[in-house]
Amino acid sequence: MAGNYLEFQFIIEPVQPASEILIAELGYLGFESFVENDNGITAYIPVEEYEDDLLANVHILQSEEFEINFNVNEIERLNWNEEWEKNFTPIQVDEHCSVRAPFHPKTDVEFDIIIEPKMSFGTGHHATTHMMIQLILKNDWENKSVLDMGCGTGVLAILAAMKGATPVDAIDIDNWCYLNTLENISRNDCEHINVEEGGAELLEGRKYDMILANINRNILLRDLPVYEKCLNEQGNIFLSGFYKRDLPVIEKACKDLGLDFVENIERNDWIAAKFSR
Ligand SMILES: C[S@@+](CC[C@H](N)C(=O)[O-])C[C@H]1O[C@@H](n2cnc3c(N)ncnc32)[C@H](O)[C@@H]1O
Repeated sequence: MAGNYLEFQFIIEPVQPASEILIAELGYLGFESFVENDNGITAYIPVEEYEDDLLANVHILQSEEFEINFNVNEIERLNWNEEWEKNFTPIQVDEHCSVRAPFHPKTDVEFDIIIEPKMSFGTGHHATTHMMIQLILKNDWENKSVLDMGCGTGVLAILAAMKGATPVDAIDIDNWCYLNTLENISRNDCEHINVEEGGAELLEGRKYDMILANINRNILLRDLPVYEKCLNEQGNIFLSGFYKRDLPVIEKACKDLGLDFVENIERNDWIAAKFSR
């Protein structure tokens, strides 16, 4: 059943702050999506990424301060889409950009992005996507070459392209995201974005003015040296997918590679940060 997800329903007592800690720990271990509810959280991980003793590394499950129980089901990706269609509301980021589904009415903003995420990450609902959109809105992309690494739905690449970036490469390691980005670039008339499936191994010899990477702490720390090699002089790199407490380690990794911290945004304890050469 490759391609399916495991859906973990965690019942947590008391719900906060344990939910937040649990989401952070599961995020490090490769869980991809989280839905918070009154009783706890539901968390999703691809079946192929789950190993039997994975939850043994989740410290909060061993904590005596909280009572946490869970049950797990295997689900098909398509069920997620139905859930998403039921629950998805358009997102407005600042006054210039909205992210909506094809079935929502057109919005009257400068950048009206249409996304059908299915199982891919990147609707603008998550703090990290929201902040990356804010950083893109604040910067000049006209005629800049751009890499969107870990493109998910392609939302960041699409916005950069709408703001004049060219050429734009959007890369994701996940086949579903690759296919979903192809669909979304077509929906937004951004077919000139080049979409590829893979990871840092694809980047050998490439050069970009701007790099966007909203992935997670560990992958960023591992792949930053590869991204840095791809950055043109005076280029900028925008990173997210990590918590506020990890900003110092990300900042140090960038500094060691000759990248200076420019600014960061914070939302719900997550960070999006800009670095430049
Ligand atoms: C947090 S999502 C971000 C999606 C989108 N860019 C956004 O901002 O909403 C991270 C994405 O990175 C992809 N990913 C994970 N590891 C990766 C890697 N080593 N190289 C490229 N993409 C990766 C995942 O499949 C996922 O789509």
